[in-house]
Amino acid sequence: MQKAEIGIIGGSGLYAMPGLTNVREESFETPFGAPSDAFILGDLGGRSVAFLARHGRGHRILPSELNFRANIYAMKMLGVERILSVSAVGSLKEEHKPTDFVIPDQFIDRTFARIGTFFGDGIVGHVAFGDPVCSTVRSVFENACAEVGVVGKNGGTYVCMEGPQFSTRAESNLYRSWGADVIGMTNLQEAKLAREAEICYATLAMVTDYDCWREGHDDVTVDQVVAVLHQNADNGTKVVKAAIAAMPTERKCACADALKYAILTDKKAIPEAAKERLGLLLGKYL
Ligand SMILES: CSC[C@H]1O[C@H](OP(=O)(O)O)[C@H](O)[C@@H]1O
Ligand SMILES: Nc1ncnc2[nH]cnc12
Repeated sequence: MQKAEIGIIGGSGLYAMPGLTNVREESFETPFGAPSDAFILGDLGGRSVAFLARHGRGHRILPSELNFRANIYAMKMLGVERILSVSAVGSLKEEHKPTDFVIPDQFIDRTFARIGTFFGDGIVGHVAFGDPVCSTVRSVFENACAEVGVVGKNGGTYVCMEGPQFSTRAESNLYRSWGADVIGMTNLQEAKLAREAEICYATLAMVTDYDCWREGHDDVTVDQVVAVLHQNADNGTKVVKAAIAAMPTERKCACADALKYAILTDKKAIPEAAKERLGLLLGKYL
């Protein structure tokens, strides 16, 4: 299998990564099933990268239908150490305007129909998640936004909702009362699974709308989101490229050892099937 150092997950509006050289396509299965699409491997800014269209090329997969485990495990199989996620989000604060970028550092979970762990079926593990986003990758994104000349705010809380319908006004106002910054449908399970896979993860959240809370403004529609995304695709791509070129080669963050104290199950009690399924994650600890 081909290897890649940095993974990119492209969300709504980002189904390819322009500028890749030495491009190859890889399709493969994981112990958790098939990823959203083939991976597009190549070189960018002098680094080897693997691009995955989160919803598949042609946008065919609902947020609730995403096989998050397969997507993140596949990144691990490719040797990816850092994932740069790009996502469309609604703004929950006046100050986050459509076309701004936010780099969230916290999540609130409003999902209820998803699998968000590699553990289970005979093996129990609990990773720390107080700081769910890699601070190194966040800073790299922040600096890349400055370099490209776009607003990129480092920090903020991302509400992850189930969807696919957008929020009711009561929900949107509730999240605002909690002080949350942006809302989307995809990032939390990716962050959880990346942490369990000891992969650094951060999101460049592209604000596309004001959801439905803002008086005197139309409620969010897909048309609106897509129109802003088209405007933003260029900037998003430039930021990702700048971030990749500036990414430190060595990892000094805690993400790389997230499983060190996480596994509770007695080694002797872990079923062979679990060892096989999670070999790539657990190998160094068993
Ligand atoms: C197209 S609006 C709703 C859709 O957009 C976001 O997707 P992604 O995070 O993959 O960019 C949001 O999470 C919803 O899935
Ligand atoms: N308002 C919104 N709610 C949920 N996901 C979104 N993605 C883009 N805008 C969104």
